[in-house]
Amino acid sequence: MSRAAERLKLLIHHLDRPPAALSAAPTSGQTFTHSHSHQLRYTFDTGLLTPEQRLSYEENGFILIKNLVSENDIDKFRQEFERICRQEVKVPGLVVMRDVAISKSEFIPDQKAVSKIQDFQEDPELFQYCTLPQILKYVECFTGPNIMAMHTMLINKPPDAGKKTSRHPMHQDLHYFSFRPADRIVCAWTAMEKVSRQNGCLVVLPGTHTGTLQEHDYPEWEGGVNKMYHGVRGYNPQHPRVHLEMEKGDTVFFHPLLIHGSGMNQTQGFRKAISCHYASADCYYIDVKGTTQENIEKEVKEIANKKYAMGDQITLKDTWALRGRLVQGVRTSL
Ligand SMILES: CCCCCCCCCCCCCCCCC(=O)SCCNC(=O)CCNC(=O)[C@H](O)C(C)(C)COP(=O)(O)OP(=O)(O)OC[C@H]1O[C@@H](n2cnc3c(N)ncnc32)[C@H](O)[C@@H]1OP(=O)(O)O
Ligand SMILES: Nc1ncnc2c1ncn2[C@@H]1O[C@H](COP(=O)(O)OP(=O)(O)OP(=O)(O)O)[C@@H](O)[C@H]1O
Ligand SMILES: O=C(O)CCC(=O)C(=O)O
Ligand SMILES: [Fe+2]
Ligand SMILES: [Mg+2]
Repeated sequence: MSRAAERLKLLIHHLDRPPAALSAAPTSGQTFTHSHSHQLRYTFDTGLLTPEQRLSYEENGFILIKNLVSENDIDKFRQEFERICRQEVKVPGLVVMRDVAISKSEFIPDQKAVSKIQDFQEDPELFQYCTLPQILKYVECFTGPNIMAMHTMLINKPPDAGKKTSRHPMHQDLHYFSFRPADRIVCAWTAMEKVSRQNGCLVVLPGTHTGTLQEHDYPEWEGGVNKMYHGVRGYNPQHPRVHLEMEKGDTVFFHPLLIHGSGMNQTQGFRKAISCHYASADCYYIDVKGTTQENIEKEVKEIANKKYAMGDQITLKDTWALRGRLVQGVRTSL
């Protein structure tokens, strides 16, 4: 068993005991009642998750499901990604990112230049990932029945060029989102091949989803940081970390407040993963003016402007409303 799997087993075992909040000493004058149902704020009972799985997500903010996506589907996604890199297909709205360490080098029309593609909602082949029934069944446990696919990515983490720029700093995805409530948002992230500590697997801080949205900014990394790779300012480095080592097809679902990142890719291969952020269509947009999210709104506006000449009127909210796609139920609000 891998170290990550052992750690997960320990965590699940730990959940046999009441969650920390329940075992805390009652404050003076209060009677302490033991109520499990009252405790489940992050998940719905659709008959899919076992009580252990629900408790695990409630307490840790993520759940790993092994072998959820077939090899055949993943191979199709990989082939489409390669076609996009070779510029054989053109996808409207797609954002292509190259690692900052190689962005100034000569253009190579190959996957070697591409570290991430975002917003593939107009690519029918890749968007199939977001509509896979076995994924949506899990998503529904967190969002409820009306489901929007809000953000799509295929991450092709390159071999580190020697400057550690292949790392993704510790962050909360909610920093990028201008819709709420956070508890009705979930990310599905599927390994397209074996991901390990060597090639830069996800690293999560279990339980941090119960906190609030932290201030994010560029980390002070000597070798440079990729565009928009903001990190949590001053998270507790002592907090226990879990490395999510996964096999091809394994899928992790995680809460948008869960602090996570990924380590550097110390192999010669490109570590691939595909992901989608889902939200309940019943969520509502917020104005991020005057919040810690102003800095990311500014950057997204600049990119949207450059890409679509949108003018200054565009807000973070508009960029999300344009990209979101209904995948189940009714488009009620988003
Ligand atoms: C309908 C509106 C849509 C608007 C789209 C907005 C984008 C979406 C953002 C939403 C984020 C949600 C994410 C949630 C999950 C968390 C994350 O994933 S965080 C990290 C996300 N990263 C990004 O979103 C980066 C998006 N990438 C880009 O926008 C582009 O790839 C780019 C970095 C702007 C570069 O694109 P492009 O302009 O086509 O590239 P060049 O012409 O080659 O370079 C221009 C300029 O930029 C420098 N550069 C290139 N790559 C990088 C890089 N990785 N990091 C930093 N800088 C980079 C390059 O060197 C050039 O610089 P110069 O000084 O002008 O020469
Ligand atoms: N100086 C830093 N500031 C913020 N985040 C960091 C820093 N260094 C690493 N990280 C982040 O911490 C996480 C783990 O990084 P790291 O590369 O150290 O892990 P690892 O290689 O998986 O672990 P180890 O080196 O212990 O085997 C990643 O998300 C990475 O981006
Ligand atoms: O695949 C990875 O390295 C993690 C990326 C990530 O967390 C993100 O883009 O939000
Ligand atoms: Fe993330
Ligand atoms: Mg390391």
